[in-house]
This record gives sequence, C-alpha cells and structure tokens, in this order.
Amino acid sequence: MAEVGNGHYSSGTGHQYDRDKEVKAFDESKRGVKGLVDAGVTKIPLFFVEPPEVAAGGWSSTDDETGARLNIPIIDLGGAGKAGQRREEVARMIGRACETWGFFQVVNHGIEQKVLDGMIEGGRRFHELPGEEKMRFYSRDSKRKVRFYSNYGLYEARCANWRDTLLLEVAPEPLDPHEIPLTCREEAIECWKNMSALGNTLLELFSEALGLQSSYLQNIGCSEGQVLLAHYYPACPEPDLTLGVSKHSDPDFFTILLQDHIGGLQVLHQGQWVNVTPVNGALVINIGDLLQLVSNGRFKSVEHRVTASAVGQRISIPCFFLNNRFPFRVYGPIKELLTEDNPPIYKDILLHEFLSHSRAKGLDKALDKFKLCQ
Ligand SMILES: O=C(O)CCC(=O)C(=O)O
Ligand SMILES: [Fe+2]
Repeated sequence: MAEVGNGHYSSGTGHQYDRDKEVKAFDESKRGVKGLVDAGVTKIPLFFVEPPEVAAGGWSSTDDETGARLNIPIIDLGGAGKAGQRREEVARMIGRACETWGFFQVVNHGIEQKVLDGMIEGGRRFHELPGEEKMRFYSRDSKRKVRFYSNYGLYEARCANWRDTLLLEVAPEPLDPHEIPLTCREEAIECWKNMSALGNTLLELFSEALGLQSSYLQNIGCSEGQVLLAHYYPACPEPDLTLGVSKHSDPDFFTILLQDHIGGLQVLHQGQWVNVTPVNGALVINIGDLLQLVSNGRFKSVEHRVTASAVGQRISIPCFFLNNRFPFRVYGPIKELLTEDNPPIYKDILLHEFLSHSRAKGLDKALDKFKLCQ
C-alpha cells in the first residue's frame, strides 16, 4: 500500500512523487478543488488521499445497539425567548445536548428561510464564478478579512480535504461591506446579522444551562468575534479515498452551521460516526474547544468530519464564534462553576497560546495539552 503524507512519496509504479511540489502547484493555481474538477480530473491527486483506515469508505456506523438510527437532538426554540414559556425547558434540553453530544440542531430559531436559502445560493454563486474572477480573493494571509482558499493549513496538514472556502471575518472589527464579493454581499450580511443575534440567544441559554447569569458568557467575550464561511464541496471522482473535512473539533466557543440537503457531516459519538441528517430550515449548533474549557469539561467539543461524495456540490455555511484579535485574553474554567467536587481540569490559558497550538496540531484536538493532570 502506498504511503502518503510524509513529504516525498514513492508510488508503486516506481517514480518519485514530489508532494510538496504538487501541493504548491495546486495552491498557486488559485483555483481550489473546484478548479481540479473543472479540469476534468478522474483521479484525485495523492495529497488528498487519506490513509485507508481514516477514509470514509473504511468505517461508518449510524445505528445504536438496538438497530435504531442514532441522531443528534433536534431542539425547538419556539417559546424560548427571554420571557418565553419554554425558556427553562429549552435551556435544560440544550444543556443536556451539550453535555452528551456537543451537537444539536435547532428549529423555530427565528431566521427566515429566505435568508438561509439566499446565503446557500450566494455561496454557490461565489464558488461557481469563473476561476479568474475568484482568484483575486485567493489568499492565506490571516490579516485579510475576506479571503478565498482551499484547505486552511494546506501545507501543514497530513492530508488535504476535498473542499474550498470563502472566509469573511465579520467581527469584532466591522467588515467593510465593499470587501465582500458582490455575488454574495447582501446575502452574507443578512445571514451574519441573523446568526449573530441567534448566537447571543444561544449564549444566554448556554449560560442558564450552566447555572450562570444569562449574560455571563457574552460578558466574557464569547460572541465578540465572528467568522462566517461558505464551504464548497465539489463532487469527488474517488470519494472513498478522501474526506471533505478530516476529523477535528472546532477551536472556537461554538459554531452555528447551515448545511444544504446533500449531507455528509458526521459526529463522533461513543466511538461511532453518526450522520447529521439535513433537516430543511434547521441549523446545526456545536460546542467548540473554548466552551469546553470555560465550562470545565461539562460541555463537550465533539470531533466531527465531512465525507466526500460522488454527488454534489455540497454547500455549508458555518459561523464561528471566536475572537482571534485579542490574543492576550485569558480563558480558563469559570470560577463560579468550580467546587471541591468539581476542581478545575484545565489551566488558564492565553487565547493565542491555545490558537497557535491548535493551528500547529492541524485539525486534531488541541485542548488536551492544557489539562492540569495529564
Ligand atoms: O461543512 C460542514 O458541515 C462542517 C464544516 C466544519 O466542520 C468546519 O468548518 O469546522
Ligand atoms: Fe468543524
């Protein structure tokens, strides 16, 4: 079996494969994975090939021990407003979902369907622009608040993913709307405003579920920074050999994710990959590493991945709640949550320490390094 992901690779045919050179050429084409598909590739480049035990074709299970299909919880936010009748009940349900799954879907979240559909279509229009037009947004410079790229960490990752991304850093500093590509400008602004409001409601519910004042998590800056992405997963000619996103947990406080009807997102639950089945109009919410940290491990930042598919294209729109513009902010387990029976399990850490470790680790779980007892 061929060995991949260690710089130089010697294929079964005996010729030398220069991985670094291929990766660089791919990056410098500035056309992303969509560019490969448009060029008509029928075999994926080797730097996309996951080891066989990792690729999606190798393992997937979605049933519990009774054979019933496992699913992440779906929570109805109707009546969960500030003075709503279901507020307490919903906070409890959310708390349970965050403790057990780290993932749930919400319906009746108050964001109009046309805003969601508009953003999916806006994302699609951007990624389906002619290559030359998209190229001018192509960048890996994290100082740029608007950038198109394929594979965050392309050069560091063991293996590339079958996916392109448009990134918009919408907060904490206001993003000049003129910087956003015209093909999705209005849609992105509308989507972000709505997701930002929903994010604040969720933070209140998370705070209440933890037994804290409603505004606690907002007050410590959990919704200060927001990054809106439009991922594009082209159809893949060899979907069993690669992934749309490798297994990872999100390095933020939490994520709101809009996905289209294609599917492919999977959550690692009790050792099994569970499909996050698309529900029309629903949004997927997941806890990130930083909420796991501040909740002292009570809320779980759960690993997930996206499979590649022969059908497509799939579009997803995550909004990450993370502020990487205040690198010297310190986060650690919230003191009010600690007792003799619940001592801190993590250190207090500087945001930039955590983020640079998380970046260096690529897409693996970074929080473990900051445990007090290793
Ligand atoms: O596209 C998806 O469904 C998930 C993407 C994801 O996990 C991420 O961007 O961190
Ligand atoms: Fe993720």
